[in-house]
Amino acid sequence: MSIGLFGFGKTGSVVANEIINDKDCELKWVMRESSNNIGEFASRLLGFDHKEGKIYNVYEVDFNEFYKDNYVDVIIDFSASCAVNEYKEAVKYGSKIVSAISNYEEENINQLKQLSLQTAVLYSPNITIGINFLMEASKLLQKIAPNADIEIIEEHFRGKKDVSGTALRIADALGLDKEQHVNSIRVGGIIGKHEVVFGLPNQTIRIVHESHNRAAFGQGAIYAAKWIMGKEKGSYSMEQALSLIMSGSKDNELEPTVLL
Ligand SMILES: NC(=O)c1ccc[n+]([C@@H]2O[C@H](COP(=O)([O-])OP(=O)(O)OC[C@H]3O[C@@H](n4cnc5c(N)ncnc54)[C@H](O)[C@@H]3O)[C@@H](O)[C@H]2O)c1
Ligand SMILES: O=C(O)C1=N[C@H](C(=O)O)CCC1
Repeated sequence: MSIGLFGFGKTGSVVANEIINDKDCELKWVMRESSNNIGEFASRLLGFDHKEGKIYNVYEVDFNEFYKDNYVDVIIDFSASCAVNEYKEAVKYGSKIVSAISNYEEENINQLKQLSLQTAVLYSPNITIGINFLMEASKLLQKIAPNADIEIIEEHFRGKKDVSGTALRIADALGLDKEQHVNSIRVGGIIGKHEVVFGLPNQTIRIVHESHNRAAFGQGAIYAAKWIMGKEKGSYSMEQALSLIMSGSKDNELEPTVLL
């Protein structure tokens, strides 16, 4: 499977490493906004011996022409909300899209939805496998204990400006007011932690998911990319990509490496 990657920052560079390490994937190119390392290969920067993942600058590429010669099976996006404008031409050639942008501007999410009329698009504000388990477990617990007080706590690195898209999605799934029940903490270098607290009169239940390494996002994105390869045009979620696994069917177990 050939992959084009948007974003080579804190997360994109770790995702690139995971893609290069995956025997079923080839990282064809990387698109970034900054002017660092343009023309170099992501593989070399990450310590591999071979050349894979040539780095391009978004401002130097003519996107009307680029995809003719640089087709990829799947584009994975860990860059910014507006980047959707830069790959709308790619879907004309059949590329599928996995977007991991955590918080979309309304205009851009509408553009992404438009693309799903032409190709398969999977969008997830938190593409780790584990957070989807937290989401399902929380919905189940809410059903069992409908009178519990519920609060969502999200913790991220100091520089993260936006409220966690994942926390907002959990609030939605549990029917909670986002303004009232999402609590944000920004300290140090926390990569991503989400906790759902269920308060009962004499006891508390907490469901916690924490990403210890950004490789968790890469593994989730690769899982999503492999899954979407078999899909027709349309809009998909990570919950859908994991539904067979979450059904508990023995035939659909995750490869152990995905959760390591
Ligand atoms: N869904 C998830 O699980 C998940 C996990 C981690 C990060 N994210 C999201 O991924 C995005 C990037 O996060 P980060 O921490 O790596 O940020 P970062 O600032 O470290 O890196 C952003 C990268 O995107 C590039 N970029 C910016 N605008 C671009 C554009 N228009 N076209 C192409 N490249 C562009 C920058 O050059 C940089 O390489 C954010 O939206 C973040 O919330 C999502
Ligand atoms: O910006 C990040 O880094 C992350 N954002 C997500 C969110 O906003 O929910 C979660 C994963 C990391």
